[in-house]
Amino acid sequence: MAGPLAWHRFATLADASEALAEAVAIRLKDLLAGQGRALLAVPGGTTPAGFLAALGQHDLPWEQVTLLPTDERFVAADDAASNERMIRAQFAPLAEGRASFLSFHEHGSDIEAAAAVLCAKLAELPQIDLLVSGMGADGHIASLFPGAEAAFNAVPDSGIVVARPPGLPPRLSLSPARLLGAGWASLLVSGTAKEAVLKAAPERGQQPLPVDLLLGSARGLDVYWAKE
Ligand SMILES: O=C1O[C@H](COP(=O)(O)O)[C@@H](O)[C@H](O)[C@H]1O
Repeated sequence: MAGPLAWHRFATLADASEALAEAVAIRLKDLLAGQGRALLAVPGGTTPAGFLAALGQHDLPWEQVTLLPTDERFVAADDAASNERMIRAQFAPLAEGRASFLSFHEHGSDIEAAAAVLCAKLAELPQIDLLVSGMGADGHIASLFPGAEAAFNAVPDSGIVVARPPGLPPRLSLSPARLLGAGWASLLVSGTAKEAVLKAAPERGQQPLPVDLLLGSARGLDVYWAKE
């Protein structure tokens, strides 16, 4: 059964980003007080830049926090398309070397081999504590794209999915099981088109989109939505 779905609605992406950064910082503070470390997954793409910048301004013992991307494009680390490149540019504690980062880059030039290396690294880590996901207008989350369900629902789950979206560089994505295993999950999106994708979930029936995994998560979901 799906857990509680909470909508937090804002006029601007800047407002939504500030509010989400505050919510994540509060949760990080509690986690660090209780377990001394925390694992935070953050999205790539264009939407999270303000959120990452705002989160980095919070006064926290960042050396106890490890970040990882929800997904990565299989490109060079300094490529303009790299999610890690964007995250490092926006999130000050990383640029300053205060927080740790699990990179999806530099695991060789063969994507399947790189996925195997990452799976092994993930297997050594605890479950993700906090997940901030993004979503594309087509309903993809991380790099789990509509139509590729056979690849990302593989059994047994290895934690990493290799995605080959048509016309785009291949990607490495956290698997549905990894994403849904997070202790707390949130989704940061803006615009009425993405809002419509979310609102239409109950009508999708037998043809769900990847984002429906989050919407139906037993642990619930906090949606941070901005009108523009
Ligand atoms: O390709 C990706 O797309 C989604 C959404 O990106 P946005 O630019 O529309 O915000 C993102 O969440 C994912 O991490 C990224 O690799």
